[in-house]
Amino acid sequence: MDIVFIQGLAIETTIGIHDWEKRIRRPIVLDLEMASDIARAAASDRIEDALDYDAVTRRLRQEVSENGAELVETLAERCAAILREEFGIPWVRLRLNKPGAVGEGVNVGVLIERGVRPEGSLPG
Ligand SMILES: Nc1nc2c(c(=O)[nH]1)N=C([C@H](O)[C@@H](O)CO)CN2
Repeated sequence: MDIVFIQGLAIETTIGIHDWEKRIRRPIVLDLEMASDIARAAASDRIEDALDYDAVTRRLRQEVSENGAELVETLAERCAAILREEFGIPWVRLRLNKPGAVGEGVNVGVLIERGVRPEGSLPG
């Protein structure tokens, strides 16, 4: 299987455990690797046969901007579940970064994998 990726998807939301964090909006940044058989889309050259990264981006922007959380873990799990349940993606690696949360220029967050890597997946 192959990978469709989305890197650096910044979405404003309400994220944090402290009261002051619940009163502001700030960006989280998503990096996604999604298992997809790109051969079919390449053969047909039709978006209907592809994992449409525009559609994925629109859906995650809607979810994250409308529904915040206290923990980055909560948002990450929600996004991974949407990818698997609504887009039928068998395997996803998702990094959710909350930039600046512990200091200027420092990245913190979670990196999760969900689902089963299909046969013949890329290494790593
Ligand atoms: N594992 C986590 N640790 C922390 C989180 C989190 O979401 N997951 N959040 C915070 C605070 O909201 C911090 O980002 C701001 O002070 C601390 N630890």
